[in-house]
Amino acid sequence: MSDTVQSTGNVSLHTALSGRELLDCPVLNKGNAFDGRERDLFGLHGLLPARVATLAEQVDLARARLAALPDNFSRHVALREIQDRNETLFYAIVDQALEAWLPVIYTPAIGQACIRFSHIWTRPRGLFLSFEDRGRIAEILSAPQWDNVRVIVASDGGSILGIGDQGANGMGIPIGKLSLYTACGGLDPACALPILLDVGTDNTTLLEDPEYIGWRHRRVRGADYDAFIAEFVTAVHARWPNVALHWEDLSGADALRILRRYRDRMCTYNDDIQGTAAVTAGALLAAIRAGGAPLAQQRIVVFGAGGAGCGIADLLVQMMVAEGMAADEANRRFFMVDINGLVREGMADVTEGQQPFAQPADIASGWTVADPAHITLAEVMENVRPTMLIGTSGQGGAFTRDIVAPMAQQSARPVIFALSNPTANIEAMPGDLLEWTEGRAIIGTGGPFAPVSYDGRSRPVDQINNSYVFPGVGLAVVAGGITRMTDGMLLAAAHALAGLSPAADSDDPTTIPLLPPVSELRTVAMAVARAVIRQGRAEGVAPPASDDATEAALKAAVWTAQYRPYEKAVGEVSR
Ligand SMILES: O=C([O-])CC(=O)C(=O)O
Ligand SMILES: [Mg+2]
Repeated sequence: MSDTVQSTGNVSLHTALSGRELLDCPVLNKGNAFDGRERDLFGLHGLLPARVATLAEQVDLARARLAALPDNFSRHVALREIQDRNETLFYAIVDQALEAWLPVIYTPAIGQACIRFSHIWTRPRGLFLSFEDRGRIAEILSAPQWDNVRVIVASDGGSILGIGDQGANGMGIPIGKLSLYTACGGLDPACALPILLDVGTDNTTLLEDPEYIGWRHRRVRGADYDAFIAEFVTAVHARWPNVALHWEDLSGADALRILRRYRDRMCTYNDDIQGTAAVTAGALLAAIRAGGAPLAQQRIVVFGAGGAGCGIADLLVQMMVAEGMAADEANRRFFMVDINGLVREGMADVTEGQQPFAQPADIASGWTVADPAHITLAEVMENVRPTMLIGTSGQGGAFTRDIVAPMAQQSARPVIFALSNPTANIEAMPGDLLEWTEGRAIIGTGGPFAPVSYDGRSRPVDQINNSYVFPGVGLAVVAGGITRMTDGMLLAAAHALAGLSPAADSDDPTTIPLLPPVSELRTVAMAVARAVIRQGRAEGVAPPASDDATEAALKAAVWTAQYRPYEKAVGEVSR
């Protein structure tokens, strides 16, 4: 399918496939929308019913069927089946109502889809690379059908959303994230490759499930794990030197180690660490414009000091430093709370990512605490009185009234971002957070929530989700030739996002969202891509180009869900 890459716009598309093979190729299949000319050309007569349908008719029919299903999990399964059959139709459906379909193809329905993935899996999509494939990863990647890959999302299923180790069932996430690269960032689906690195699982429910699709083995760790990852990364880089390799939902320590090891060698990026950080930074900038404390006055408690929590703190520190604060002073503004309580110097088990934010050992000498060896979130909240509270813990209900209420006594507009997904894992429900802060908190969540009513007024709940960042990053890689993802580029993405905030110019920011609506994610991806490419050029990690040329490249890179006319491929083709 080397020719599908040139498929954007209305130009015809050349393919060597015909008959059943063409119908079985989801990026090319049009179902009963192949017209008479194409049915002649590709030997489709007899395989399809007589009437030629339009894409619009197919969309209407599919939407009616989806509407009749009982819940979003069933709709997720049905939509994935459509995607595996006909990608153009899948994206045409999603395009019609992005805001309505995102919670179905992605968070939160995707959480259930991962838990039940072994039971809903029907057709191959992407690659499962198991630990037992070591020694032949390069050979597997060499298949001609992967010639055009530009963006890979890879996971080892180690820490899926807030629901932990899902082993090979975690494949739902690379598939879902890549669907968003296309739905929000216009990535040609022929260039997307989801990969599940199956290194086993420690999830006993899965190990005992006779239907489990993965490698039935305890999770491989340590040097063997690192060697497997090294073989994979080396093979990816050799096969596609310009690919974007996006890591997703690895467990915290693996995530940071892998990112640090490879980020200066190729264009690789960890969405939980860097995507979450960039969207949080963008939303914080917007919250400051909406009445939150200025950056220089922020004191920030992060509950859940894994990859995402530390990534957020890292990027916010860089933002503070860029605004003139000394790095040490900026680090001290963060209070990281984890299973061992407040992270302090000298504690055992302080991770590499937490190290810069460890508070002095004697920070609590003047506080009243029950156990000086384990300072709880409640004690930190009571004594620090932060301006901002961020939840990346995966612990549903961890933010109680007692934890949150002291913030409102200190700040006019406390900022609370409860980012854990899916819904059952959120640290507090948005309505409760508003209630406990007398309606003054600026609230964000990781997944979608309907507006909540407080004091007779409807208040939007912002979704501070990575989907505001990574689709634009992918677009930047494809259109701008980015070769590395630097922190400067992530900060540029955050500023671009804040620049689109509806709260910026509002007289009453309490009822205005911080971020643009999900329905505008395509515009957001464009703005993020533009900013990332511009910053990449300034840092020498994207080739020089005029702004006009970049704009033209961005427009040309965007794939849209429409049927192109097909012609028979002549000459050398890969399939
Ligand atoms: O996928 C999402 O909605 C956000 C995310 O990366 C995670 O929770 O791991
Ligand atoms: Mg994730």
